[in-house]
Amino acid sequence: MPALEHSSDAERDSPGEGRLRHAPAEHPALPRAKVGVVLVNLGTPDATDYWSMRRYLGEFLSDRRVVDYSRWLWQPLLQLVILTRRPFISGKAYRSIWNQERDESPLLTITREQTEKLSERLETAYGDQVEVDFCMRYGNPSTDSVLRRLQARGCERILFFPLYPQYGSPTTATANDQAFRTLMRLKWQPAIRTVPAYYRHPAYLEALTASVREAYAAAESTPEVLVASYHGVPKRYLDEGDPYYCHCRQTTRLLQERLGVDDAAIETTFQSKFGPEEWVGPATVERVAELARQGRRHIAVISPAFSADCVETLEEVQQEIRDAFLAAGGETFTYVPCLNARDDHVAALEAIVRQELAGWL
Ligand SMILES: C=CC1=C(C)c2cc3[nH]c(cc4nc(cc5[nH]c(cc1n2)c(C)c5CCC(=O)O)C(CCC(=O)O)=C4C)c(C)c3C=C
Ligand SMILES: [Fe+2]
Ligand SMILES: [Fe+2]
Repeated sequence: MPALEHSSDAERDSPGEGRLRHAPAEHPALPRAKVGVVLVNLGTPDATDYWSMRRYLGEFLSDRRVVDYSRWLWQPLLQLVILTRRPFISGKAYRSIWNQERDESPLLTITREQTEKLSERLETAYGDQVEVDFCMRYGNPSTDSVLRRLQARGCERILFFPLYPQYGSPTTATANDQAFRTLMRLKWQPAIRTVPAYYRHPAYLEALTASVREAYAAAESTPEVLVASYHGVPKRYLDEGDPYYCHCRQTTRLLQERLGVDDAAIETTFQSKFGPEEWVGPATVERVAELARQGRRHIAVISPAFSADCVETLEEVQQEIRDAFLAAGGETFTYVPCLNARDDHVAALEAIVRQELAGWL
């Protein structure tokens, strides 16, 4: 009988009320229920050739959380125009930053490293009660495959952790949507919790602040301005209730407070504009050139919306945006790397996970 074979945690583990008194002797031994923790990032192409790029960008840009135009208008434009050209342009950008050793994108390499380090820490705290894994919203490893694998390993509860410090509908919301799409297809769903935005978590802010201090200490010339460059979104998303822009502004303010610098020494900008619509601004590429024209010779750029270095930081910030600053008369451009697998970052992720697991372990 399915009801007996699929015995619940309470029935297996606790004596007394929850136990099935009439369970047959041959009742199969089930593994002890565990808690799964899944780190989630945006995704990445499997390779940089035209078709791999087209498949990846097609999945990404067909997501209505990312581009929310009517399907009837957007799909012909996407399939017939954008996806004939963009895979070449983006493929070139990805090739310039590709991890040749592992033949994968840096975002994938770094996310795996974050997962391994977090897993070690959680194993120390909880032993084998917790399984840690990672997945991507687009491309591989897919959200569906990872959630199913964790469930097969006995995770009846899953903490789903989108690695975006600031909530954004094109990032956090679509990652969560994808997890729930898997749950919609399961007869026996695991219980699931999603981790909220963590841009104001003290441990995240401490790691961010330490990363700036370290980069400044190592810089050739002390930066006069720190440009906090976030991935942009269409301005309309903000008008329609997405708090992303406000979370970004607050992140800069909280970072400024911790660094103890005045308003002239730190700014918020937005990068990676896509399409003709108005996006939130100012645009990083324009602002850094303006700073150079205004006589700032030494600047630093940090990208607090990215938990791992990726094409948007390694190519766009460190190549395009740096070139724009230098071409306009700037002299030294200090890039503050993403928090990646730094110990203080993984410690912050652990602190957030422990907080969100309350009552589960
Ligand atoms: C088309 C609109 C886009 C919106 C809106 C958007 C929001 C958004 N994205 C991130 C984080 C990342 N984006 C990355 C790549 C990337 N983003 C877009 C488009 C939008 N993003 C494209 C087309 C691409 C692919 C690269 C390119 O062709 O330019 C990545 C990097 C992935 C990697 O593998 O390296 C990240 C991370 C945030 C935080 C955000 C706003 C909430
Ligand atoms: Fe993006
Ligand atoms: Fe970009």
